[in-house]
Amino acid sequence: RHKYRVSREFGPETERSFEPQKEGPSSSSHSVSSKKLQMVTPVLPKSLDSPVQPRKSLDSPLMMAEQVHPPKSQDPLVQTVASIQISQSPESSSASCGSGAVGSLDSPLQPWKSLDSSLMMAEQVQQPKSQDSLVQMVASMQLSKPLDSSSASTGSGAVGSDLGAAPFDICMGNSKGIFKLNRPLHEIKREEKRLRARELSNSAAQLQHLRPGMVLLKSFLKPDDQVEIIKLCRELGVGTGGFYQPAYRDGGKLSLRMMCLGKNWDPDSRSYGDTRPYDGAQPPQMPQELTKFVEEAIKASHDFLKQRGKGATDPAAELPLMSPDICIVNFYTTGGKLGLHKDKDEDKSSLDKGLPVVSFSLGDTAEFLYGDDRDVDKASKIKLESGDVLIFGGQSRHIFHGVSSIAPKSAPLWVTDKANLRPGRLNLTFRQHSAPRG
Ligand SMILES: O=C(O)CCC(=O)C(=O)O
Ligand SMILES: [Fe+2]
Repeated sequence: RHKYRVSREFGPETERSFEPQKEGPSSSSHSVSSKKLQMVTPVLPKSLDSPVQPRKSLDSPLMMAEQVHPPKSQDPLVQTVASIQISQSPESSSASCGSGAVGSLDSPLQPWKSLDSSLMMAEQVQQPKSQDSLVQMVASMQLSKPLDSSSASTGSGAVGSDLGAAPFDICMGNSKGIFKLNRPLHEIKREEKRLRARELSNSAAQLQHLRPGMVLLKSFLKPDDQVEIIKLCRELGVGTGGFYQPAYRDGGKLSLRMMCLGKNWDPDSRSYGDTRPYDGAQPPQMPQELTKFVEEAIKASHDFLKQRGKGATDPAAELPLMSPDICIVNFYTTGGKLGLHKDKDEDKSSLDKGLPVVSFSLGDTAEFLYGDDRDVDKASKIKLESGDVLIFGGQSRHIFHGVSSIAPKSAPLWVTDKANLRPGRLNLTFRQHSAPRG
């Protein structure tokens, strides 16, 4: 189906960009405009009137394939490692802080490759060559949590760079203070004051019409909602079907942790399925709480478009209604990136109708790129800060988009303090797999 490859970058190991796009440019004929209309809706839905304040930055897209350490089948020692890995699967529910599996997550930013013609540029793959490194692998597995073997039916094409690793916890441990940042009290107070001042002002939310079918709702998610969403993702993320680091058969890894809700989306085959090839796990169901936020966001966009068009146009014609049944949840560490790509693996009925993608950003700020071509230089850039909701559907459903960088330490303090989110960015993109008939 799709000829693109999502290259999502995570961690310092490798880099990937997308496969060459065999198809032509996006169906949207609108050129990317850097001009943004900023309007404040007079009548804001409840969740709009509390401003959130983030601070962040943006980036450009490339798929950075990390090095994977794929066990080489002909090596008996590696086979042993592989079989140990396969016999383990993530333990369910309430893991606290991920144990050893996350040590290098916040390591140095990766070199950012600019996509020339949209190839996935795999950098060197470091295969474990020495016995020492294998021993290290085994040792680190032994340190990880015991895993339930029920979902270990790894399909033949299963890929994933961390099969058998401890569940990835997007939140920092409460008990071990190792990840806890101790904010000076005066800093926290200052931020709270700023937040209160914002809440009092009327300019809480800004709705930006980026291009036909594309709307950015700044600070749409209230602080408490953000904390709720983070906690929900954290809980699901450490359970069965939770966060993992996807990889390709050829060894490239996505530079992020991913979890799917509703249906699994597999980056290697670029298709949806009921279970994921990585470990055979079924994705968690889509929580109702999330659906509610998505519907509110679309409704707010419609109100905004109506107001903008002075009621002359039907907002649903520009941005169709959507009832999400799938969600891809990505966690980017501060070195994370995602190459320019189109979201086009949903059912044709959904794509043809332009049912929108609704994207929530939480934690650190991302530089988000979008445009009609897979060309970083031509792409428009926006900042996606904690609480922002971006919607692209209708004529913009087929835009190229990606994340070029994550701004370190840009998350609002209350996100890190209240939700204990680990440094990095949580992103949820909601979609509807098939459009209803008629
Ligand atoms: O992280 C983002 O903002 C974009 C994610 C995305 O494009 C995807 O998951 O397909
Ligand atoms: Fe996408």
